[in-house]
Amino acid sequence: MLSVAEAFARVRATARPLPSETVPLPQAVGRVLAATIVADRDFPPFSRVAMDGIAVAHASWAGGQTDFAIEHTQYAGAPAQPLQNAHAAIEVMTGAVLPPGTDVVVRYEDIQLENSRATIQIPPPGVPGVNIHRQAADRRRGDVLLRPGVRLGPAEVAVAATVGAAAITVVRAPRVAVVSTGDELVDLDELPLPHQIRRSNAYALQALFSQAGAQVSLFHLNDEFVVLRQGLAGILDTGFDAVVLSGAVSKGRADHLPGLLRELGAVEIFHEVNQRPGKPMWFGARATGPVVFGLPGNPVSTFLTACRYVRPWLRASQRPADAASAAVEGPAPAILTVDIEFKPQLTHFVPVRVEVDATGRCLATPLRVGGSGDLAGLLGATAFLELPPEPVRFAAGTVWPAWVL
Ligand SMILES: Nc1nc2c(c(=O)[nH]1)N[C@H]1C(S)=C(S)[C@@H](COP(=O)(O)OP(=O)(O)OC[C@H]3O[C@@H](n4cnc5c(N)ncnc54)[C@H](O)[C@@H]3O)O[C@H]1N2
Ligand code: MOO
Repeated sequence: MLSVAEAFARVRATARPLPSETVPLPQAVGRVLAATIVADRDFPPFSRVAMDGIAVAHASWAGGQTDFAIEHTQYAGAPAQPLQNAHAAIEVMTGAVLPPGTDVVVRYEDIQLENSRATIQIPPPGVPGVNIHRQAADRRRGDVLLRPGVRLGPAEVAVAATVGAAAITVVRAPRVAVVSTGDELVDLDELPLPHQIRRSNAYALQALFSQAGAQVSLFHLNDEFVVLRQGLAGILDTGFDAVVLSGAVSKGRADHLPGLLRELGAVEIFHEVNQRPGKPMWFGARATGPVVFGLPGNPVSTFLTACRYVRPWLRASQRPADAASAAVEGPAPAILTVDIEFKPQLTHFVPVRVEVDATGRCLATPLRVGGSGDLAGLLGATAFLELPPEPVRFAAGTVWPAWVL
């Protein structure tokens, strides 16, 4: 049976960079940048007063002068008004342009002000420049600030705003259809009969993929073959980048999907992976159309296989072709805190809570999950460990790859 690494490599190989689009900056948060953002001015663009107080010539103060007549006040937002007399001072406000002729700012806390005169009450610093945010101290005009491939978080939005990027070129969000299947499933606004359950997987997948930058549409199809075929054919033709199905991929009499998908022109790339949970997973693609993930329906299986395969695929397809690095985010090493025994020769995905101890080590403690149907068992999980088919015993203190949930 296919290993997890081989299955993932086959999934990864189908991810193509999506085209870009231009959106207003406020809508760009969470999206992946597809352009280079360059500083249009120095950062800061002028020498900026960093404290409220007075600005003087350092040479005068260092020469022994402590008493200064105030010429005028320089407010933030006003054009710079230079110092006329090198032995005078200008009152300055944080954010103002540093008046030419001055090169040091003394805080209100360190002076006494009376009748338009200031007496400085602290000794002069050895060098000028104190309490001044010098022009170009942080970045120079023309410097590259953001490169293609960066996911735009609040800090990136601030930098884009400061260079006036009112509209910003980002990778188009992957369009994903999440399709739940099964006659036992009802939607949230319906009251389940005793033999029914609510379709939680669809909402788990929608949440996961939205967080990964996708635009998600939800569908539900019943198990009846004709309904399933018609519904699925329509979804496959609707222009989605990925179709993610949960359920009906195993060996049950109503598990029609693998056969039907083939019939509808989705070529099987694999069916079954050497893993638990999630062994019955199906993956395929249409020559001109979406990739199709058939995730096993048990909720923990659906969740973990979505994290292990679909989410990295979404991230890879949002990486611009000219992105600085071709790497896809991978797992981080974590230390197992208890002994685990797992006999089947399968890769074992183990939901864990990862905590950082006082020395900075990442400690992974397995949660009590009562099998792949126990979706409430995932509450409190922050990651899952990927334990290889061998050995049978995994000792406390050993280090394993952890995928963040
Ligand atoms: N004879 C065998 N039976 C099973 C095997 C096997 O190898 N041989 N594999 C088992 C494993 S492992 C899994 S996982 C499940 C996967 O089966 P399916 O993908 O066909 O999923 P279903 O049978 O449709 O559903 C399984 C389970 O999950 C519930 N479910 C499905 N969709 C949702 C949803 N959207 N929200 C909430 N819950 C959902 C469904 O009601 C079932 O209880 O097969 C084993 N059987
Ligand atoms: O693999 Mo199933 O996904 O164990 O429950």
